[in-house]
Amino acid sequence: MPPQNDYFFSRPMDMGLVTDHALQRALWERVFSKSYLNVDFKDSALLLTEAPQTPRSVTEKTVEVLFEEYGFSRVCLWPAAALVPHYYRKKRGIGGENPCSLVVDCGASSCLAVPVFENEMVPLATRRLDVGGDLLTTHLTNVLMNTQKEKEKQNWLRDKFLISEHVKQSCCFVAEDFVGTMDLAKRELDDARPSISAAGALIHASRTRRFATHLFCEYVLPNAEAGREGYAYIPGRNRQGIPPPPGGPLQPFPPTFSPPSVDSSDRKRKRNKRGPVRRSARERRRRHDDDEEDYDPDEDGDQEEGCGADDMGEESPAAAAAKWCERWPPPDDDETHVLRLNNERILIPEILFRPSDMCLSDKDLKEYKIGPHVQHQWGLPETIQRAIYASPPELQPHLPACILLAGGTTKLPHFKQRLMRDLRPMLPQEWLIEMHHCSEPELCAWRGGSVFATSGDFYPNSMSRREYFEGVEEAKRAAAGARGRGRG
Ligand SMILES: Nc1ncnc2c1ncn2[C@@H]1O[C@H](COP(=O)(O)OP(=O)(O)OP(=O)(O)O)[C@@H](O)[C@H]1O
Repeated sequence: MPPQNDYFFSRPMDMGLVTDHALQRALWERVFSKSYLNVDFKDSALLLTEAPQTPRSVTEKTVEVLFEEYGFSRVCLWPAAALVPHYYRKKRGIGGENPCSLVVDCGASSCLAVPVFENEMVPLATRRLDVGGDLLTTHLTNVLMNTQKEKEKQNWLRDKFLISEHVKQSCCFVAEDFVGTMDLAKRELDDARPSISAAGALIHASRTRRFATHLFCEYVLPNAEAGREGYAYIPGRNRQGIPPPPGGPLQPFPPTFSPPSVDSSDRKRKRNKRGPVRRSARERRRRHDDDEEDYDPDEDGDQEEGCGADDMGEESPAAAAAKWCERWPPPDDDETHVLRLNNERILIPEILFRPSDMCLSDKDLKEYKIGPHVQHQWGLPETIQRAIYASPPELQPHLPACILLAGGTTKLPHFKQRLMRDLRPMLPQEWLIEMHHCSEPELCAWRGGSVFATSGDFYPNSMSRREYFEGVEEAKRAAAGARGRGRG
């Protein structure tokens, strides 16, 4: 869905718990309806995910609605994180003989570190960081509202969560070395200073400086009249007539991205060197079938192939470049339609690693709908470390050997590398750390669920309609007996 300015959305859940029952019910009605899944409730079993340590009363209420209002024949409520190993282990053959895995699920509302032993969560060892993709997006919106001085741009961003989501997904990335990257950006700015004073004019100076850092990028806001989506744009390259990164502006791109060569002979030479079997980054993303190799979002920067003839048929690179430029033209001089980002690109994802760096006022906390504790939490690497040390000692060394990443927020480029870099010194040197990622981490739990639902484990862990109603009758009889005894 293009992030046009009139769309809005809301979620029925927060932190994995249903907060808007009416909306949740409306969603179920639609999904189960004839026009979607056309569910025959009497003959259907349902696997529904829930957050770890969901209060019992919430689970019971959900089961009641599913049996009494919809009439499913069988229902199983299972934590989403416990489904992730089913996908990685059974479909991807990851983990080998090691019965332990540590699922790191970074979604919209939070990040969870969940130790799993033989496909079951280790009780009481789950740790949660109350920072998720939604908080990053809200914070990005706020930061941009402050950095983009023009009133018109601020109006654009206000209440347009989807646009900020898109800005985050197309421009932000995790810095592998945060301090080093910030230092470099500062040095680049300092180096640009002499040319600024030479240029004289203030406006020219500020522009020159903006382009000076390798972090600088522009986001062209969507244009409903022209029917154009918003897109990220790296100036300098595009101003030389070089098109945006492969896969279009929807793909995040790291700053190491290098422009494609327009010399076709050079391109052919490079392609031959790499060999014909290597697939393009775009094609790899499209292929999310079972034998898919470990996905690394940083490969999105594989400019040479992604923008090459693989994607463009037999077109010449120059023609392909022209096509890209036509679809995602360089921003014109109309500054009101361009957001300018600099170190925000790394500052926002950095919150996952150092929530305490986010300086929020009481007003911000209210607006973000979060408590003050969020700023005083440990970062994601410490959250993982604490989950490991909260597990039984005999499992601890085996958990980091199979860390499984899930959830859309892990798609931020360089996420895996940074997590690895931070986690390594926190655990004993002799412990092996292996992290696995896939191309669509937001679908891991769903895919694991499809494996689980068709396995022999599903039936023993689910409840049938008959069992439910027998339980209800028994509870009623027990309650009536207790009342009778009370009167007697
Ligand atoms: N390419 C991307 N780069 C950065 N963030 C992304 C990307 N794609 C998706 N996200 C973020 O991932 C989040 C959604 O992930 P996911 O679908 O796993 O969450 P969820 O399961 O709905 O949430 P929760 O786990 O809190 O219930 C959103 O915040 C979204 O902005």
